[in-house]
Amino acid sequence: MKYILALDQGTTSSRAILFDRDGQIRGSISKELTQIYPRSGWVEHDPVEIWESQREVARQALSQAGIAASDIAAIGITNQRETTLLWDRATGEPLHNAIVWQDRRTAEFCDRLRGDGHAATIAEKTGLVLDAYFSGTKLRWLLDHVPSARQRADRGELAFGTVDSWLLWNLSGGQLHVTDASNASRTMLFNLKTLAWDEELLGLLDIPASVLPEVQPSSFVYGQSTPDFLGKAVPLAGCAGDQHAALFGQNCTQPAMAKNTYGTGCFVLMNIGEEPVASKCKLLTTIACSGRARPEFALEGSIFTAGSAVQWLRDGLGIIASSSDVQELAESVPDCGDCYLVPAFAGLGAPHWDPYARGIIVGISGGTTAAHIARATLESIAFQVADVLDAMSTDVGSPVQELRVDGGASANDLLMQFQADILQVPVVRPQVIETTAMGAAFLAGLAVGFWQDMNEVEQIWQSERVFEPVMAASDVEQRRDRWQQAVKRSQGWHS
Ligand SMILES: Nc1ncnc2c1ncn2[C@@H]1O[C@H](COP(=O)(O)OP(=O)(O)O)[C@@H](O)[C@H]1O
Ligand SMILES: O=P(O)(O)OC[C@H](O)CO
Repeated sequence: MKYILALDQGTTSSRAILFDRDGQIRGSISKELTQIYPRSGWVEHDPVEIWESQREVARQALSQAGIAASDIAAIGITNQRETTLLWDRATGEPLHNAIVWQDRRTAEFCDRLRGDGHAATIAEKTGLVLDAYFSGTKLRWLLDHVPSARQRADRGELAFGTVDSWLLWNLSGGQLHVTDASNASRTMLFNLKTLAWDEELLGLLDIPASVLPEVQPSSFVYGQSTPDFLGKAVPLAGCAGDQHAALFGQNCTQPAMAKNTYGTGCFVLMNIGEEPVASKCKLLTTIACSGRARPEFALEGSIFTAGSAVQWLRDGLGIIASSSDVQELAESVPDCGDCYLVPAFAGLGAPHWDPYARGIIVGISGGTTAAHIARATLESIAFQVADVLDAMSTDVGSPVQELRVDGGASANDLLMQFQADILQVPVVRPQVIETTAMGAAFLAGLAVGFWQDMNEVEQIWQSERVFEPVMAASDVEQRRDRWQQAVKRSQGWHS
């Protein structure tokens, strides 16, 4: 068998990518996913659309490449994390739209938990900062607000899952109710030390254990897809949250190696080895996939708005026709004209964790143009990443040596150069920037022996371009200082 099929269910799209043994992409299809905004700060997805779009792109990827199911050695899944679903075990019907990771509806409940002194316990057990971002409070909201959900959950009739579980359930025709440790680690219900669901946290959030999926390693044969999915049963052999998959796909398997994925948000992860060391700088401790039964750990800085700010330039302001046009517009001015945009559209994530921050543009003068705003938007992405990497360097006691990059917006050379300048370290872009899907493919391929071991997969990763810093240190300091002033002005706006 010649290929691994990676299913990458992201926030804005469902993708299917075929990898051959050399890690080359042999087929790729993507379909945009509808974003549902029922109220300010709420974000939902239609679970049926998630599944059907993923099924459609998988089938199309095979037919476009002229590949049969019998050529596929295994399927690897990777997904937007934290997004929370609840469905009926008997019928497979969702009880509600999926509540997306960006959704802030449980922010006040999180404030109450914080006020009652639970933040430290949650951080110690889960490695997470108490925030509406994670699945636990979203699941509680569903149980409390969907009519009769709690009674049905107590009777064992309901299944909770993140997007990976939902896909595995559907791919297996309802046979599998399972997740992997990386996705479990984002629920705020999973204990990083015992690597199991935590009874005390289930009690605190009033979540019945009956709704929870089984937790398995990320590189593991979970089961088989139903024959009708691709025409023949295929092993479901890899599963990881998209950022964990990207860290693995970037070969950041040694301590201190870091990557950033520039997608809807930005997610900076640094491998920290075998111990789940706690952050002192409001970063998350999370799972790093290892290709073995026992996971390793990573520090993570989650930035909620990055590429989606570029989408806002396109859809909200209408100053570009497509996301990739932002580079040309931004390059048409030599600098940002002292204009700073803080894209706190959904609050600020790491290292600020302010759900009440909102977006601002400061420094507008009569001479400010759409080009300055486009440039400030790109720069805001790099400034946010630099804030997170500063926190990481403080936590591990040494500065990062290089940053590996991937995700849709890493194609933007202006952004990558500015990132290297602001960080003052090289930014390394690999030949395959679909690193998330590649990580999922590696996990699945290792589980079924398509690739024999880590040495084999490590040979596959190749650098495409290294962006070296060229900006003077004094300029970096001045620019970052202005950025920090802008961030302060964005905070605590929404009440
Ligand atoms: N050339 C580009 N410059 C800047 N941003 C871009 C560019 N191409 C895509 N993007 C942004 O990257 C995001 C898409 O990246 P992707 O990795 O597909 O995201 P996700 O996995 O979060 O759905 C979009 O938000 C888009 O606006
Ligand atoms: O869909 P992405 O690639 O923006 O990733 C979303 C993250 O997993 C959210 O934590």
